[in-house]
Amino acid sequence: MSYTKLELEPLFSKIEELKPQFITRLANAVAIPSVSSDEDKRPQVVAMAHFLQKELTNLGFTDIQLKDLGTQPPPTVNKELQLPPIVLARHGNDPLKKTVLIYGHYDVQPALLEDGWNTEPFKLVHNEAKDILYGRGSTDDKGPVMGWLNVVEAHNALGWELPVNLVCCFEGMEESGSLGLDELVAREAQQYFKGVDTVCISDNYWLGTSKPVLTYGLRGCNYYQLTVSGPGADLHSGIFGGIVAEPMTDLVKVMSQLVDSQGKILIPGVYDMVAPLTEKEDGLYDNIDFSVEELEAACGSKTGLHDNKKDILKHRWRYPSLSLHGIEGAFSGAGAKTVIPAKVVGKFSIRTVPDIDSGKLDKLVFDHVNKLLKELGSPNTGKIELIHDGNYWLADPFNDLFGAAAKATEDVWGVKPDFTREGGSIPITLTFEKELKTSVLLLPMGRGDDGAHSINEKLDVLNYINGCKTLGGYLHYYGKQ
Ligand SMILES: C[C@H](N)C(=O)N[C@@H](Cc1c[nH]cn1)C(=O)O
Ligand SMILES: [Zn+2]
Ligand SMILES: [Zn+2]
Repeated sequence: MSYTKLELEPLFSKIEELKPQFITRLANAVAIPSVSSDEDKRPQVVAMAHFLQKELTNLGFTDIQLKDLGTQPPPTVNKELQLPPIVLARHGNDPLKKTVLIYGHYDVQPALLEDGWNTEPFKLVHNEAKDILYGRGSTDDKGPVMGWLNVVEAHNALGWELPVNLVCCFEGMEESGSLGLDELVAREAQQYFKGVDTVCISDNYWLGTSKPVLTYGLRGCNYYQLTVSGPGADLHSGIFGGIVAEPMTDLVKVMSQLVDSQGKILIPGVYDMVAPLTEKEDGLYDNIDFSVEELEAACGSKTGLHDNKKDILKHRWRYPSLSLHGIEGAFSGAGAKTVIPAKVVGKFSIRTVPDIDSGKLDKLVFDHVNKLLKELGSPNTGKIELIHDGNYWLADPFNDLFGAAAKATEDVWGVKPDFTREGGSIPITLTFEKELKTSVLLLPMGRGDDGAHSINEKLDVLNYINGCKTLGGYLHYYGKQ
């Protein structure tokens, strides 16, 4: 039995009708600053788990559990820091229906008004002229997570049964390496997740601003910190400048030898692990709808390293990159403070691709950094550590999941989606595939210019509402296959 768009029309109309309630639900979620990387904000991350628990209860989910993951492994400042719980819930348990596990994350990236936001980041602002919702987490990933709840609310309002059984797995540490989740998925594979037929993740974005996509690949991410310490306390540069070895000088010297200004990684051996480009793969990039101008608009500058579509896509999707993120402990305020920081921690990450081995990569990074530190001949102490890592993922999109999602997308948007890969990372994707022995589909809601992780993060109302329709339509098409 298969659906037609006509049969889904009542669902789509109900979703339209419930738009104000759905915006309120997202506003309530955005108002909780659930920043997982900030140890002081951990209570708010937990508050977000409780918010979800309440919403799920009201919507009729059952067997709702907040799974404790214990304390966060080092490096942390607070040695007793508890990881936020994994929120599990079910909707339906009909053996005649397929079971779809939906994964999303309820934590967000940090955001401060003074970073350059036009509006308060943790207040969802609806710009009615543009019909855009601004706020941290609007697109990454609170919008899509609320989207799944909205789909259930629309079914309840229609008095419709869901076409599949749903199992929810919502985590609060995705932006910080999904700590503890791999182990939980392995533990629950034959328990809570038993009988799951497939996994659907809505936590990435279209490539551009107008054409929907379905995603079959992600890069991985290995995140490192390099600590350089010297003096016992921050010092006056007039009194100690020139007579002590400065940690910042050593750190900057080492960090400058990790990547060059053309984006080439300078750590020997990394590119040797990258799978060679085949002629077949090279041809795939020709047919993708992509505009260099849109990309420049999304990044707010013309400072790109590549000037043509194919090179840009390859460097975003199938080659590794190394980014320098920041220096903890360094003076970063306005004005001119004449301080010599006593201890500085440089943060950098490498986006990984097939066939980079994560453990081998760590060794290459550690060897390179330790060699550079030694060459400095500095009396300061340097220590390189991995903060977290997460696997890349690459799937074959020619299966029934992608087929169902493509039909739903075409119904809602009136256009066939492109099949794309993603430069970002969702560390748990490969784990679901391996532990549950199922295929995974990535079904994005937001656009390529949404500014995830950046200032003024947004979600167009059209994407929020049509995104809910697409998620709902996907469940129907998949459920009836
Ligand atoms: C694509 C997803 N929405 C996302 O933003 N993922 C993060 C995950 C991550 C990995 N290490 C740290 N965070 C990302 O790609 O940065
Ligand atoms: Zn995300
Ligand atoms: Zn993110």
